[in-house]
Amino acid sequence: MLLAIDCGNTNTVFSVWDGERFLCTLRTSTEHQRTADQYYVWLSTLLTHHKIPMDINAVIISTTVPRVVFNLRVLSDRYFNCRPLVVGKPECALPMPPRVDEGTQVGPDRLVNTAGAFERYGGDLIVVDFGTATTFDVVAEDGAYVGGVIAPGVNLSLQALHEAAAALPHVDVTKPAKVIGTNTVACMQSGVFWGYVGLVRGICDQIKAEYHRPMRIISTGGLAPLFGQGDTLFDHFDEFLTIHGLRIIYDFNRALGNS
Ligand SMILES: Nc1ncnc2c1ncn2[C@@H]1O[C@H](COP(=O)(O)OP(=O)(O)O)[C@@H](O)[C@H]1O
Ligand SMILES: CC(C)(COP(=O)(O)O)[C@@H](O)C(=O)NCCC(=O)O
Ligand SMILES: [K+]
Repeated sequence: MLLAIDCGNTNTVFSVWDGERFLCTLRTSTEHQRTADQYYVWLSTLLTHHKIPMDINAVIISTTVPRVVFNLRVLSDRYFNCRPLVVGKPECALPMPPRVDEGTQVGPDRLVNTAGAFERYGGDLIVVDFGTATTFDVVAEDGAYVGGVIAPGVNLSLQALHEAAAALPHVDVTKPAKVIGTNTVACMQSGVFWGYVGLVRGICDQIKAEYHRPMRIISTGGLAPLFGQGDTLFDHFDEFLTIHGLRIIYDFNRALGNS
């Protein structure tokens, strides 16, 4: 079985693929200090809880935090007796190489989203991933990542308001019923939520104008559901896009004999 690990700046998702489907998806906070032994205790406890056998014999990792790779490599080696494929490393091939400025290190999560989205939806896409940062990935007709946009994440924006202004509390993001807030918390939530709706719509419109071809918009990431309910921002919401992309890249490398 394949263990797919998607490590973002805030959360790390582990998912087990049995050759036909993902059996479970487990989430933990991203901490680069966490050791292989700690990962294993957590993982084996939850897999036992879900009655999933521990017969993992392949691992693929995508991470936006380079420092976590060491301990995840040890986890794969010590407990699953395999060498993991790490997206972005030379030994991990991509179905289609990105077309960006020379020397640019594209976030592995964005390359994985691109591969997953192209396989599911075809080309000419904008993938919007609401993680720590909100990223917009442009997927060309042939499935190549050809650039995009990086905007501050939703929670980062709320946190920045709280940290910079003495009178503003820490608040959680929600969709406010009205735009005009009648208390401080409602005003902050309105600013961030409706500000974000405008940001997403504006950026997607401008990308489409620059791209000169019809495009579809796919949303994913922890906070995507907040923006995907009952409005017209996205053509599809795909909660498991990154995990799906990891599986696609793993299969591609296996077919090449890389894993
Ligand atoms: N179900 C949820 N409800 C509310 N906030 C969430 C949920 N899932 C994730 N988040 C928050 O959304 C943000 C992005 O999460 P995530 O997609 O896991 O980010 P990353 O991939 O960068 O680690 C984080 O601030 C996280 O705390
Ligand atoms: C933009 C990101 C920080 C997003 O990370 P995330 O929100 O998923 O934790 C990550 O994709 C990254 O570090 N990218 C490197 C620069 C680039 O993609 O161009
Ligand atoms: K992201």
